[in-house]
This record gives sequence, structure tokens and C-alpha cells, in this order.
Amino acid sequence: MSQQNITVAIRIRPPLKNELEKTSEIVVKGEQNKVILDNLDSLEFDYVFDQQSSQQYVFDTIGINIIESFISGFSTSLLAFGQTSSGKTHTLGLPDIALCKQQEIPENSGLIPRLINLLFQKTQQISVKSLKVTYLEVYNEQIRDLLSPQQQQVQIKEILSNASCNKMIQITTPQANHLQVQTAEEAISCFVNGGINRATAATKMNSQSSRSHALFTIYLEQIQNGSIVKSKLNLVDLAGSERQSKAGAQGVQFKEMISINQGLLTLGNVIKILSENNGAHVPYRDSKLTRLLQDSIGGLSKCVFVACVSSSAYNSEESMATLKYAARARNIKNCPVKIIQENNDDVIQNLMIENRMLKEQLEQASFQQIMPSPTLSSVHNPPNSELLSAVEQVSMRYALNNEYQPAQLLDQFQSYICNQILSRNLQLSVTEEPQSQSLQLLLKTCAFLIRQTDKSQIQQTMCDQLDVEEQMLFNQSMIQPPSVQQLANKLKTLEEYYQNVENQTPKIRVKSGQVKLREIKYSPKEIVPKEKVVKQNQINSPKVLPAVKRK
Ligand SMILES: Nc1ncnc2c1ncn2[C@@H]1O[C@H](COP(=O)(O)OP(=O)(O)OP(=O)(O)O)[C@@H](O)[C@H]1O
Repeated sequence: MSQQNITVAIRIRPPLKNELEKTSEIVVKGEQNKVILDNLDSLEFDYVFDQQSSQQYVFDTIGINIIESFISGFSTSLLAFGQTSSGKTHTLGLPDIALCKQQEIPENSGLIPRLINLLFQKTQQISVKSLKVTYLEVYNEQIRDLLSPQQQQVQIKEILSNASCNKMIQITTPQANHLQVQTAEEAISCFVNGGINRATAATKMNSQSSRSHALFTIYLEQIQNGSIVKSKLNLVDLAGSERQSKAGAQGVQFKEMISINQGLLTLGNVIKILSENNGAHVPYRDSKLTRLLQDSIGGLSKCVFVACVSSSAYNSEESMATLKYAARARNIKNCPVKIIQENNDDVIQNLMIENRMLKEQLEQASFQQIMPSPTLSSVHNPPNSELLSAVEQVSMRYALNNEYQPAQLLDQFQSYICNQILSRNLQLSVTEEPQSQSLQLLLKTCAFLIRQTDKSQIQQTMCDQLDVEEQMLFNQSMIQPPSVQQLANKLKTLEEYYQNVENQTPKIRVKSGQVKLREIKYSPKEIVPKEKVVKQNQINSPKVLPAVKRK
């Protein structure tokens, strides 16, 4: 298992109006990957975004890598932290919720909508099994589901992939609403709608201060080399640490502030212990926030921290504290692993479905290849013209000599064809064909079956249905097949002939492996019994093929 340090980026925001009212002094600046402090000390990070860095630039620098690693199958976490009003929500979310209803990602929007957009573009290149989202908040030490109508409470469940190794713990929240999303718009709308339910309030520091830690999580299941790979993308907007004196928190807000600071304090302790890497106990269980982040920080995921700070001297102490945390976090090592689900019922079931779909596609493709369109042209060049013409000649002889009624003859053909279809378990989605096309359909089906059937087998099947004399004629026609043009002419004539007895023509209806012959509408007295035909044959034998009657 290879270890990987947490990536840490710093985002410095310009001074806000309330800060400028106090002082115009700037004490935190960015220069390449360094933060330059007022006292000329500098701290190095993986990335530093200064006051001028645009939302697009931040996304291009860290966002694209996050999606690449997530899509390749690694769980990945992005956490924004910093004091209240330092720019966490601005960096992650949408400053103006109304804008996100639009199709295009607005220029001012933060990382989450951009990440979602890129993710859905990238999912075209992989085999996605499912994509779901959850949106939770930790408010006053309760985990609430922002995607449920009453923001119901949910519990944490951990999965131990390897009990001997803390790093193999996976954190799950099975009671939370896991909403299936098909498009970027759906996912963004979950983020926006859940965000509306999130606890916010106006404080002295921020008119829209987040009073809870929020976790928007995307769960991806994909198929890689026949196995299911499960990964999650945790997008975490932490509530900002705040000072009672500056934020002016009272009553409910004071209670919220204590809870926010408690969660952040535990997070700070977790970061400190993990960064020291001396085997000390990591107090994940001391807060709901750190429990939820257990597999993200020092766990199985890849992890990116974005520490947000103000550039203003008015908040220099808070910015220093944030930068200190961020510097520590850089030392934390995670062990990113792919969670692969192998050889279980789910995988087998999945592969069986995939297999069945492929078989159906293959059958459909070969069927369409043989019968490209429902016109006579496909019969002009039948796949096995000798056999088709043989079958058809017998059909013509019967039809023109009136030895069998056309409907009766077609019935015989249909039984044969249907038996073939059933024995091969083929599915022909042919329903409600117009009457005039029923012959074409029949002959095309013959062509298809002939292609599929062993030559001797079809000959045998035909012969089984014929008298000795008829067999002789059939065999003769097999030896001297007509040309394709002759065959086409015959088919045309035959089609015209059958159009005259349109109402008597039964129809093939084959769907989902079931064969239904429509009720034959001709009068029973028109049917010539087989015994009579045989008798007639005995008197008038031998017979020759008649000339084709044309209209
Ligand atoms: N990089 C930036 N450029 C311009 N304005 C910014 C930037 N970052 C934040 N702001 C502005 O600062 C204000 C506070 O930002 P934001 O609400 O994102 O802070 P926060 O850290 O999420 O605060 P809280 O923890 O209280 O929720 C907002 O008005 C926001 O538009």
C-alpha cells in the first residue's frame, strides 16, 4: 500500500468591506507556492491562490486532478477550512443559488458545480454502474440528511475491510438518502436544494454564515476489468471557527459556535496526531465531524485541503492559526486504495446481465444483417438462393395448381418456420405487419432460417412434408435452381397472387420467444384436405412445374 501526503492549497481572499473599515493593511500575500506573511516569514504549500486567482484558475489547478483520481477509482476528499467569512463557501459552492439553475456553469461558481460538470463529461469514458449523491450536515453534533424532507438524523456505520489496520475503515451512512443522478444538472440541483436546507445565519462577520459542517458526497460504482470498483468523492465545506467577540454570537448562535469550534478542535487534534505519525491514538470518535472524515484524513482516500484565509490585518491572528493547521496537514499521509468488489453475487449478476444484453445485440445484429429492410430487395439477393428458390418453387407449384389453398400452404410454412424459431429460441420482434407484407415477411424469414440451417436439414424437413412425387420435383428444383432475377419475378407474382387472398392470409406474430398464429379467416369449406391432394397426385402423376401465371 503506497502512502501519499495530503495535498494542501491556500486560498487568500481580498479584504472585505467590514475589514477595510477597520484597516486597509494587507498582511497575507501569495507568491507562487508560498504564503508571504507580514513579518516576511514564508510558508510553503502545494498550491497558493492569491487574491486575484479566479474560480476557473482554482478549478484548473486542483479540480481536474481530483476528478481524474476519482474517476480512476480512488475515493477522494476535498475539504475547505478556515475562520468564518474566509471564503470556504465561495471556493466550493455557488455564491448565487439562482444562477446554478442555468445550464452553463456561471463564472463566479466554485469548485463543486465545476467538479460535477467535469465528472459527468468523464463518465462517458468509463463503464458506470451507478452514480449517487448524499448531502449531510453536522449541526450541533447531530448528522442531518439535507436531502430528506425533514432533514432526518442519520447514524454512521463503519465497514472494516481489514480489522487489523485502521486505514482500512470505510465510513458509510446507509440511512441517508442516496439519490441516483443521471446528469450534471440533477447532481447540481441536489447540491443546491440540499444547500437551501443547510443551517446558515447572519453574524457580525458574515451575513450568510454556515452554522454547520456540510458534506456533499458522490458515490461512483464502475466496472473495471470485470470487477466493481467503488469510490466516493467527499466535498466538505466546514463551518468556520469564530470568536465570540468578533462574531457577536448569542443564544442559539452561541451554542452553534461552541459546537462548531468543538468539531474543529477535534479535527485540529486529529490533524496534529496524524501529522506527528508517532502511533498515538487518533481521537476520531471525539466528534461527529472527525468520525465522518475518518477514511478521508489519514485513511483510504486521496485528500485535498483548501485552507481559506483573509489577506486583511484585521484577521491576521485567525489566518495564522489556519495556516498553522494547513502546514501540519501537509505531513499527514493517506493510503489511497481502490475498493474492488470481486466474485460476489452482485458481480456475477452484473456480468450475467451484460452477457445477456450482448447476446441479444449480437442476434439482433445478425438478423438485421440478413434482413436489412422489409422490402423485396433483401430477397433479390438471398443469402442462400438455391435453397430459397427450392422452397419457393414448391410453394408456387402448390399455390398455382390449387392443390393446397394459399392459406393452408402458408400455414404449413409458418409451422415449419415457427418450429425453427422456437427450437433456436430466437426472438423476432415482428408484430402487426400489414397484411400485404406478410408474404415478404414469410419469405424473408425463410431466407434467414435457411442461412441459419444446415442445407441437408432443411431439405429433409421439406421432404418430410411432401409425397414421393413432390419430393422428386423438389429435388429436381434443387438441382436446377432458377436465377436470382427469375426468383425475384416469381416472388413478385406470388406476392400479387397473395394480395388477392389478403384476408385469408394468416400472420406470423413472434415476440419474446412466443409464436402466435393469427386466426385464419378463410371459410372451412375452401380447405382441400390433404388426402384428396394425395389421391389427385396419384391419378395425375408425374407433374411438372407449371409456368408462372402473371396478371
Ligand atoms: N476569493 C474571494 N474573492 C472575492 N470575494 C470573496 C472571496 N472569498 C470570499 N469572498 C467573499 O467573502 C464573503 C464570505 O465568504 P464565504 O461565505 O465563502 O465565507 P465562509 O468561509 O464560507 O464563511 P462561514 O464559515 O461563516 O460560512 C462572501 O461575501 C464572499 O463573496
